[in-house]
Amino acid sequence: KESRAMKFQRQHMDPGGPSNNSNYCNQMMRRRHMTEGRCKPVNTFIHEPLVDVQAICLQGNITCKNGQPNCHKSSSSMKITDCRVTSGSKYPNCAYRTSQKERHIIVACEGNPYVPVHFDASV
Ligand SMILES: Nc1ncnc2c1ncn2[C@@H]1O[C@H](C(=O)NS(=O)(=O)C[C@H]2[C@@H](O)[C@H](n3ccc(=O)[nH]c3=O)O[C@@H]2CO)[C@@H](O)[C@H]1O
Repeated sequence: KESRAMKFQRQHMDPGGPSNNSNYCNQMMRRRHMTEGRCKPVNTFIHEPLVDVQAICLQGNITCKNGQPNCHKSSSSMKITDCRVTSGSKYPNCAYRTSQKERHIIVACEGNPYVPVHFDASV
């Protein structure tokens, strides 16, 4: 069974990116298995080293969207790509808009080791 930490990495980590092509999200959402059963509506890929994203968990606690207190915000902005399903997208042909951004990101951390398990938002 995939751990929550590994699921976070599968869904959100792409240190090698960003690639400036408009098909990035169409390709990556499939490759990382987020178009099975349904087209995941929104997903962010983070183009920073894993150790830098794991270090976010060492930042001060802030409240997550779901009210839990185990979220943390990156101290610096990070290179990300937001993937958002398009209005014309029809499962199983999931179609995405690719948007490259630089934002502070907010993740939820859990476990021992205390690592990212959920992408909460970018600001
Ligand atoms: N505090 C917590 N502590 C620990 N765990 C927590 C906590 N909170 C939730 N989980 C868990 O995480 C799991 C999960 O998949 N949550 S999810 O909201 O659906 C993820 C969102 C995110 O993937 C994506 N999104 C969204 C915005 C954006 O900019 N970029 C972007 O990528 O959209 C998704 C839906 O919004 C679930 O098991 C839940 O129980």
